[in-house]
Amino acid sequence: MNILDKIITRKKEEISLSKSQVSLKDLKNSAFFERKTFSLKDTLVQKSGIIAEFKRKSPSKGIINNQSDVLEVAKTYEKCGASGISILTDSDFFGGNFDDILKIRNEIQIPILRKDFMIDEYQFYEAKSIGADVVLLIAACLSPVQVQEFTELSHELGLEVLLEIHTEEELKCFNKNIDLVGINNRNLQDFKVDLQHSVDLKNLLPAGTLSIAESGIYSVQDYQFLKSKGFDGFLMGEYFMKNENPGQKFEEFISHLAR
Ligand SMILES: O=P(O)(O)OC[C@@H](O)[C@@H](O)c1c[nH]c2ccccc12
Repeated sequence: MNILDKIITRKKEEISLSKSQVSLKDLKNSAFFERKTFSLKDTLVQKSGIIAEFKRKSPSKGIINNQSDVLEVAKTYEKCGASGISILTDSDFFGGNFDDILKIRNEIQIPILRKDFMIDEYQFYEAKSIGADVVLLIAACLSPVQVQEFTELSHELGLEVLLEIHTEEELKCFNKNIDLVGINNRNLQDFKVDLQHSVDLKNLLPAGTLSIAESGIYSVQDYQFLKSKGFDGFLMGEYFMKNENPGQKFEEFISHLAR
């Protein structure tokens, strides 16, 4: 079984457990459910364009950072100009949890992307209830109809949608209601990173689509290359997280761009 199938199999078990413990009604009664969300479409153009990620581990890299404090890192990301913060909420494979979002929600004023494997309507209510603003839809694990339906539900809940694609084939999941398209530079099957592949794919998107280059951006040069090719946003995790102080690494990175 490939890694994505493994993750999805586990995710299905997790979701049915969550459903048995927390009802939809409970989710709707949560403190954050009625809050007005922040728009990543707005902050992407107003700020640096970088969506900085908090990620403890991953299937491709193993442990990345086990000691940093999510609140400290999130505050520094915000202070230094991040357009948004991506928080992995998958625990088994990425070491994340809902508390990471709950802890920072009231402390920062930029959008939070709930980064997880979204395959069931329930998870969108969950995302809203913990204070997320944006959800990730991964085309590799969804049908075009699911993407359409999940996008509608997200919008009803006031969440924006980032659709992640990696192949030309997955473009069939795109629809005009999608808020942002992320092109993953990393192949989720073999973890290879190829920036040019993403540039080629970006050129197939309808003009005016907000595009985000995701993963494997490891230097100012990588960033500048992708920016010069017209990407509007940049999702970066490991480059910051593999340091003892991810916030400081982000601050340094931003200061290099300003020069
Ligand atoms: O740590 P990196 O290489 O900078 O990548 C960040 C982000 O793009 C990556 O975590 C990611 C992109 N798409 C995903 C889907 C699921 C889990 C994780 C991801």
